[in-house]
Amino acid sequence: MALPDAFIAKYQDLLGNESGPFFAALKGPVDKGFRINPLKAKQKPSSLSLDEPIPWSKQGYFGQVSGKSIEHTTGLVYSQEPSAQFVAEVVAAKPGEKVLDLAAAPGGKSTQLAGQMMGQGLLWTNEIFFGRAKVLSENIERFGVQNAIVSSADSKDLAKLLPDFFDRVLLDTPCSGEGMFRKDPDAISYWSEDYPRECAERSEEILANAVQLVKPGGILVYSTCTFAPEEDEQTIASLLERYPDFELLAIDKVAGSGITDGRPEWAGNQEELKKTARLWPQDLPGEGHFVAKLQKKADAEKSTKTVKEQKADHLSADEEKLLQDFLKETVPGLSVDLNRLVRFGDRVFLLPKDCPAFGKVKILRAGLCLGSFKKKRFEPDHALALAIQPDQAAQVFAVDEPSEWAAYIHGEALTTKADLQKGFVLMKAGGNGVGWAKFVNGQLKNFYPKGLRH
Ligand SMILES: C[S@@+](CC[C@H](N)C(=O)[O-])C[C@H]1O[C@@H](n2cnc3c(N)ncnc32)[C@H](O)[C@@H]1O
Repeated sequence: MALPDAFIAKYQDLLGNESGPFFAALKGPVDKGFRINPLKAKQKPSSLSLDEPIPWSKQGYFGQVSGKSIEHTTGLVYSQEPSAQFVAEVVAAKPGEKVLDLAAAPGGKSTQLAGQMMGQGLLWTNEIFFGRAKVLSENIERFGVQNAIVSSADSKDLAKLLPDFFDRVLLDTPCSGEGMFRKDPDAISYWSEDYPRECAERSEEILANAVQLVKPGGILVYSTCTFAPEEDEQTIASLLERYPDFELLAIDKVAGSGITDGRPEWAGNQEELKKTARLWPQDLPGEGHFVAKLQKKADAEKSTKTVKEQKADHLSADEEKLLQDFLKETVPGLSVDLNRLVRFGDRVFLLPKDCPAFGKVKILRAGLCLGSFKKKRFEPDHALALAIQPDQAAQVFAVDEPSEWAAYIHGEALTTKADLQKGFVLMKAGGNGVGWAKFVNGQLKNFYPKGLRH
């Protein structure tokens, strides 16, 4: 699709001599990338090359992943374009922290943050549109994340519920998407001369809520995938003016990577704006991005509201016994604090530690889904197969042989002479869990979810 004339004129004017290489890069090929999941037991993919690391992403590599591969299906890799991988590196979440990803679907940055946190602390990941939040929740599951709350809420409701709560907040804002023109030409059809200004106004509204969610001394990262100064430097200049409790922090641009400073000259000449980062396709192998990192002053005034802890649900004595027996027989290596369980219908979730109360916010996933009560038994959830390390399961069966892999992922039962006891078996491929089967009379009955079979 051809670039709009008004877009061409705008960037000729802004970029001057640089506009030639910029427009040439927009006609060039799209750079592909993926990340390795540090939460998985075995981290060496067998069908992907790790020869070309992405300089600005600790777990990132150039290359293309098939959505049907063992690596993708087991959550060992997440397919994500190279520039997008810089954003979570700037957030730099630490194990044990409370981290919020406010506009998170489909989950590229959230899964990267989960990898940084290594299962410790709380990752609250939110998407306003429910349908997109479901995709986010599936990606969190596939990645094997145990400490994430997945919600679908407006940012203003989260700001009311969790004021001054988070150590780090990421707003990867809905933007005009100019940086994705090459990857997703449909984005060009949404564009008009006024679109960046309209998107900037929406981002300012979301930011007004985001600033309330950061605790004093905490970090706010704002990112876009657009070149538009209205949504980038100008939005940050206006944020600094509106919220004097926030100051810009310098971003490490990774010497030699091609990542460059923000452009103060496009937003009132505040030198400070050089601390922000731009990723241009003419400067590096990736799409267009902008990132700003801010800190709320440690002495900023705090909300008087206290955030309550989410109450756990009590199980009946019979249910507790069913669950304990299940854990002992199926996942003896998993330690479960029975005081941190919540129920959503028949499903039982293990909450992250110190999880705040959900209030009226719509929750799709509340930590690790262990499984569900069925009449007189407890059945493991698919999420559990992806989140545990294979050596935590009592019984494991590898489906690496291509015909067995194809049969399992297609939903078929497998026949085996393996020495297995009657009960649930963790199926693994490439060294990582992929789903459950139930062993009965020499047959592995398939528990791979119907909606995921291929
Ligand atoms: C750039 S995308 C997020 C991409 C995601 N961070 C990732 O890495 O996979 C922005 C998201 O913001 C959501 N969004 C749209 N309007 C919003 C609003 N008013 N408040 C919060 N999020 C919104 C979009 O649905 C979209 O999923």
